[in-house]
Amino acid sequence: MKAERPAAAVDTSLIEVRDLSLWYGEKQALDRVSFDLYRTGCLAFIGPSGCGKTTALKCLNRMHDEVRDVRITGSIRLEGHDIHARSVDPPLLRRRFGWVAQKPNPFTSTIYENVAYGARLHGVARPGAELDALVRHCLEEADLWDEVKDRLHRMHGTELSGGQQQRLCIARALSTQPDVLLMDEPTGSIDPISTGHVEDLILRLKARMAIIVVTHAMEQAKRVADRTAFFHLGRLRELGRTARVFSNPHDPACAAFIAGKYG
Ligand SMILES: Nc1ncnc2c1ncn2[C@@H]1O[C@H](COP(=O)(O)OP(=O)(O)OP(=O)(O)O)[C@@H](O)[C@H]1O
Repeated sequence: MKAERPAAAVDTSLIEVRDLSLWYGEKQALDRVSFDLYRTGCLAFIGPSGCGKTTALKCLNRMHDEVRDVRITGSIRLEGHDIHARSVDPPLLRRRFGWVAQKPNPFTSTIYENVAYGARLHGVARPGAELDALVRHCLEEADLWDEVKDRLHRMHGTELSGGQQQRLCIARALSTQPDVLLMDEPTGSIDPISTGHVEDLILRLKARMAIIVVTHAMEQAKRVADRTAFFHLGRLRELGRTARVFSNPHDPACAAFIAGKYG
């Protein structure tokens, strides 16, 4: 795979993934994957079902730690430090990542508590005015504040509409003030209007943080991602600026996938 530099010279790497391989028992799911994640901007992971996109995403915040029979080789460096080093505290590492799943999964607690919980747990804000301000800020960033500000303490997150729930989950993901937002098909189970809302959020947030979005929607990758990575059978076969990957893919499997020849 040919490396390709980003357009903006100011981009610097926050994370460097090198020769990352992963096995679930006997089954190899990632095969020598390498890529850089810059401090800002959006990187899309595309590729056919089962090619390793979610697995690669989960490696970054060590979500496989608790999964039995998982073996990982290669390296992942965050600001130059090996995330698997003994000195790394996994909960502290995970705080630097926000996770947004395909299906909105708010806690069965109030809207306020959904956002406040992680911030309180990690000591990001002191209970009281500081926490209130953080909750408001996160809900504003997720473009949900105006819709919920009058019922923060009396409505459960699970009572919101699907699209609102997903924005609540984004607010929750932002509450620990992460450097990276990991989004695993974040619009895969919400309606088109809510999808537009979430895409607008990605466009806004990526100006100040790194975002990886796993998506099956090619048009979505084109709309939100600065760079796109194509996975196939556990290998990262192509990575480059989104416009170039879609207009002039170098890898034959990537070209066939984008042309809709398989999926
Ligand atoms: N916990 C697990 N145990 C065993 N095999 C797994 C596990 N999770 C994923 N796999 C397998 O690893 C491979 C990669 O899966 P992964 O979910 O990363 O792919 P994906 O590209 O995200 O797929 P999709 O687009 O369908 O979500 C698949 O063959 C999958 O069946």
